[in-house]
Amino acid sequence: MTDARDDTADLDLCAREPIHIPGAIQPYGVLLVIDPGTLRVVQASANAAEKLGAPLEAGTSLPAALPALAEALSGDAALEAGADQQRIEAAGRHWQMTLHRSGAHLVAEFEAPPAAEDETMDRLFPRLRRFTETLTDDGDLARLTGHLARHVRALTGHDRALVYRFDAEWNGEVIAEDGNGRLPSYLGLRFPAGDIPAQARRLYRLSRLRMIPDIDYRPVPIMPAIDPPVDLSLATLRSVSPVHLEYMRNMGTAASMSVSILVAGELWGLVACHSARPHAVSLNIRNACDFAVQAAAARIEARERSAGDALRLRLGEVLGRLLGRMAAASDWRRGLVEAGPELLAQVGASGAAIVAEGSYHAVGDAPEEAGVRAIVAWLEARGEGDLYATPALATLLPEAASFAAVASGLLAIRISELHPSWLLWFRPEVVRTVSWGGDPHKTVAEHGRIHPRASFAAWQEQVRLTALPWRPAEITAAQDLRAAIVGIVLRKAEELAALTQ
Ligand SMILES: CCC1=C(C)C2=CC3=N/C(=C\c4[nH]c(/C=C5\NC(=O)C(C)=C5CC)c(C)c4CCC(=O)O)C(CCC(=O)O)=C3CCN2C1=O
Repeated sequence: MTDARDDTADLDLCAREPIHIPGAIQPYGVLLVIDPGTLRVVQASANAAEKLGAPLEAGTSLPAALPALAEALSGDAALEAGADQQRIEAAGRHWQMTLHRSGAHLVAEFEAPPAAEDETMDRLFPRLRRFTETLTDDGDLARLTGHLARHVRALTGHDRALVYRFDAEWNGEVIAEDGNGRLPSYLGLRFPAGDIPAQARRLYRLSRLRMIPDIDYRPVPIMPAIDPPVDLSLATLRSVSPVHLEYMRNMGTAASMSVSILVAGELWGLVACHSARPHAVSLNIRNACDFAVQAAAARIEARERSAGDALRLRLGEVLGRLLGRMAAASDWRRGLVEAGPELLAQVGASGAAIVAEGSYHAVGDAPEEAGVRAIVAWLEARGEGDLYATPALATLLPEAASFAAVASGLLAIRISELHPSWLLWFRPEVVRTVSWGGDPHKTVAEHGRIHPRASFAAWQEQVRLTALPWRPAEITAAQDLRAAIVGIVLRKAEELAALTQ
């Protein structure tokens, strides 16, 4: 029975799928789990013995079965095992071996080296150098990510390469794309957070590169099963969640490769490549793509840092002028109200209100006093801390819909510990139309399992009751002003106490 649900509660089910311990690999390579102390096999993928030309049951001694591998593993670098890559000989042929540690074990993955000579690193290097030279342009983000999509697709030969950027809620938008027309364009489309659930995002921060050469692969079990199972988070060959394979089938893609874009250590986005037919990419080309993506990520990080620095500098100057106005005024509230435009500029707001038990001041575009006091009562009832921010107040406080035009965004700081006294900033509703890749609210439950939506055709949604989001630097500026106000209130209280002694 299929029922298309509109709730997303089932998506939590997705986020609980243990994708890091599938107990199987994709068949484009071989995997061994090794005890680094004894150099004995703990587990082997079911295709290992045949591919590597040696018996590899659990307990097999590698020095006896695969002397070249044992030799490679005895090197310090290997046992230190970051992700170490070496070429070794086995079964009369060369293999590219990638090593990493997983708990107490060493995991060794083997792939056949590329046949094509133009995929050697010395042939790839000039292309990488030319790409990194384009990063020095003072181009905008669209130009930089457009370069990146074109360069990665030229390296991998997929039908489409796109740059996918996460927003604060982990929804994502396709901000750049390069394709040969075989697959539909997704440029400008948004996809819901549930399409890449939290445990997948966590994994993609740890393991930057993933490849699925053919979604119709038959998983190769890793034998014998052990408890606890070996964590394959860092294994390139890790078998992929069946729900994602179904997602790709629904998307009309038979192969994929994705590279995480890490900015300041966080998952900023992905470069995702797709092909309509099975398509594999050699380890050398994958390494070249990873290098290019991280070079672009470093450029993005530098751009974001300098933009943040400029905003923090500007907001710091505004704060300085505000403090001067408060210090010069007989009452700091009066000083803030008289500094009107500066008060709004402090966080990029269009209105503000200062509310205490006996007083009320409004600046710019703010709701009526009753509406503001309803917000304060709601903040107090929620037991909010010293600062609260939301871009969509009415989705949390329904009565705020009546003044969403001026106050959809709320940034509030508590300015007294003794009684309900708040400084609130407001931002107006920004009505916008978002194009999703398919209806983001639809998940399909069948036989108790969640299935990805079947359509990714552009699906328009009008977003209401929402303002532009508060940026980290604006939140920090609000905190800085709060600290200054609390300091002034404290000093005035001490002066008053001294006078009355
Ligand atoms: C067009 C923009 C775009 C999107 C939105 C997208 C989605 C995407 N989902 C990925 C992974 C997963 N999605 C899911 C789950 C879901 N996807 C859904 O649509 C739904 C409803 C679920 C929960 C059931 C899971 C479990 C995984 C982990 C798979 C694994 O690595 O084992 C992955 C990562 C898989 C990979 O990197 O190979 C992607 C990247 C591909 N991709 C895109 O190019």
